[in-house]
Amino acid sequence: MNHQSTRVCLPPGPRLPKVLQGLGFVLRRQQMMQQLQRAYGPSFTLDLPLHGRTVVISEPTLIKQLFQTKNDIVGLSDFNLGVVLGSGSLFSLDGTEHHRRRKLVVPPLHGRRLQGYEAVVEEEVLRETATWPCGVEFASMPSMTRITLNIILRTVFGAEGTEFDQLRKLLPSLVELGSKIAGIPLFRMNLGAWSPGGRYRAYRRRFDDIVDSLIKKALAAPSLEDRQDVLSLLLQARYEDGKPMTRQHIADELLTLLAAGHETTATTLAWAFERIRRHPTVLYRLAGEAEAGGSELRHATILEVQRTRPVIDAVDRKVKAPFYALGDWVIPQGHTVMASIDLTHNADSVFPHAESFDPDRFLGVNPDTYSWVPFGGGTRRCVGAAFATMEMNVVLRTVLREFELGTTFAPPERAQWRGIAIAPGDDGRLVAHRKTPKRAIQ
Ligand code: HEM
Repeated sequence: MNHQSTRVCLPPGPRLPKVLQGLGFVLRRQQMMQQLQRAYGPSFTLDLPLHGRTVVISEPTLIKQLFQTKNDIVGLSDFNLGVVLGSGSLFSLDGTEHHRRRKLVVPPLHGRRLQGYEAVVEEEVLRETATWPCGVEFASMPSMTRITLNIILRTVFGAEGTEFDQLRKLLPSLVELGSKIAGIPLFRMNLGAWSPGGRYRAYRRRFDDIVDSLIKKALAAPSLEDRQDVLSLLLQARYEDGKPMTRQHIADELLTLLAAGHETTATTLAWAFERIRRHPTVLYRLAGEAEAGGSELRHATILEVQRTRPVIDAVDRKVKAPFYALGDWVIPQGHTVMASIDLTHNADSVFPHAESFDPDRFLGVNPDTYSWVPFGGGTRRCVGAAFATMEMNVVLRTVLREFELGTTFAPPERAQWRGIAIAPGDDGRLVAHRKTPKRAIQ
């Protein structure tokens, strides 16, 4: 593009002061974005504190172009979890470094490796559901959070015994505090032991010590090659130049996989229960399918839950080149481009009758890569997408096999932002009646 002759051309947007736009974005994000889409169309420009000028897009053609654009033109947004996860986290890396790291992290989370993790998922579901009250309504979210945390600790960290118990206690507080201070530079500063930044550093030191002890144990194991956990695979992985990942980078990456992977999956599962309880026919068919050993409708239901209730509602990129031509728009360097997952998934032009929860729309159909985007896309697409899908499938399969779930006429639970993910406001209330006798789990 000729820079001299380039004219900036941004989609229209509200003229409210930046602070007010920011307040709306933090407090009533979903409603604000939907109103702006109605007022300005599928693309509009916001001016937000910290993000700056932000072009929001929601048409699959533009999302496709964004996700296919080279990294030196649009890259990592400044506003990401990397600031609290460490310089060795995938969230902190861009360009060649990011590409090299993904080549090491993706294989342990894909393909046949995942089948090996299914038994762990089923075991954790049976252990947790053994405590479920029979026929009494309860919140599914805390239960799903315990399940997904244990799964990641066992399959990713390879933790057991003392380290497993220590991490189970430490990680929820560490991740919660990290997500709260990530967006506020002042809070991240170490202003003493009681300041948020100081407390985060203390948690992080404890985390690094535990990971250090896990690494020592894995390296001392008689057969590191036979271990299946992601930590052991990362210890053996080599970059193209033959170098291993440093211990600090391994610790950063494990924390990243946990922070990005456990709450998002737990929240999607809580939404799944929230949705299917309000759609008795779908629930009835799912239960029949699980008993008969099928999976097609369950798979379609997971896709539809993620379409109608995406737990991450947008992904950001920052313009690195002097100008970026995206469709008809010309966006200057330093601006943010935000692909709105929520607006795309809820557009009738993209998904007919988008409002309705209809898993049949995905029966036997693979969703389009640039219309169905709960895992983002392009070079930064979620590395845990296949892992999360396997997890959600096995959790739902096991619950549907073991329990009869109660339906409800209650209105839908409202979406509520919880720092990382957008969760059902009442934590996905559930009523379950056991169909089969409890199974003993060690
Ligand atoms: C339903 C569950 C999940 C959802 C909805 C989800 C969603 C996302 C989204 C939207 C992104 C940003 C993608 C982009 O910028 O284009 C992302 C990135 C990421 N996710 Fe997930 N995720 C889930 C589960 C997981 C799991 C289970 C793991 C790990 C085991 C994981 C690890 C990551 C990592 C490491 C990144 C950063 C990738 C990079 O920057 O290259 N996620 N995820």
